[in-house]
Amino acid sequence: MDLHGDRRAPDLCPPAQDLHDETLQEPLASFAELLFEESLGSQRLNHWWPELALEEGFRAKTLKVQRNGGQGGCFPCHYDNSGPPSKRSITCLVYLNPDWTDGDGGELVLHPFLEPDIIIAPLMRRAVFFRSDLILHSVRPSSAERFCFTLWLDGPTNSREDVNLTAKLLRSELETVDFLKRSPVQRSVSRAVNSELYEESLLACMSGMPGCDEMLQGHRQHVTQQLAHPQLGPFVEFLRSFTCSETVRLCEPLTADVFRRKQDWARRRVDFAWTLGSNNNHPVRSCRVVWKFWIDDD
Ligand SMILES: O=C(O)CCC(=O)C(=O)O
Ligand SMILES: [Fe+2]
Repeated sequence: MDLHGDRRAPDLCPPAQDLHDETLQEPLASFAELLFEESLGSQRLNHWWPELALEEGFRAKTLKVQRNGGQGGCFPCHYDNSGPPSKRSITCLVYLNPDWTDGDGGELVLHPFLEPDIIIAPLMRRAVFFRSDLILHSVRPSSAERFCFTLWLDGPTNSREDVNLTAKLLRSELETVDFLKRSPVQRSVSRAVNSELYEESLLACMSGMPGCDEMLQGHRQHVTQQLAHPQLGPFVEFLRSFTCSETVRLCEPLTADVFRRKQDWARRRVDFAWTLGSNNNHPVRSCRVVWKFWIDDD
């Protein structure tokens, strides 16, 4: 519940409650309802994108409500699914900040592998979906109180190919770059490829906090080791030549380039709004694609 670097949050936070524990479902009924609610759940996503093969039912779901007290709380770069034993497949974030304005910080930044960053303001009713094992992301320090609701859906992630960077992949070719953009195996080189990004976000979130120096040291050691490896080192350098400094900024709700998919969403008062990237037929499979929607006012 508390965010890294938020100095005031820990003593204000109630202890985490695990609603998979059935004895808690009655006293926390309204929250538990969300765990069983299927409108944003696996069934719906499986219906649209059967290739996701998400597990269904409340045991395959995790919910988190997060409060950031506004004293600089943030998240350094991470994948929500960084490898086994995690089963997280889809992350859904819903923001609950009616008064957020430019300058408050707390933006979510998506860092799709070797693609431009996407900066997303945590606007009220905005929701963001992405593949938990494909999208590196971070949250900028927030100087205003910030609420975020997270839903994680489990799926069949972390097969051997998702985890092991085999020697035959270490080819400095465009085809491999394209493959890594779409494969969770990118996680094994992400830290070295995005070394500065990790370091900057760690410093922004943790500077002066206990453990920061150790984390920084651990990060640098890992990167140095990979770069020194006779096959991996040159491969990482090759990938680094594709990193880009462009960003896409999403601070206002989109209107003009909205892609509406009314039939189903209208009934639920949810507007499917936008896709980014080239592979719109299979949005969830591609790390280039992020999609989001926000919910109508009443
Ligand atoms: O607060 C956010 O916007 C995202 C939080 C996050 O990345 C996480 O909980 O893993
Ligand atoms: Fe996350």
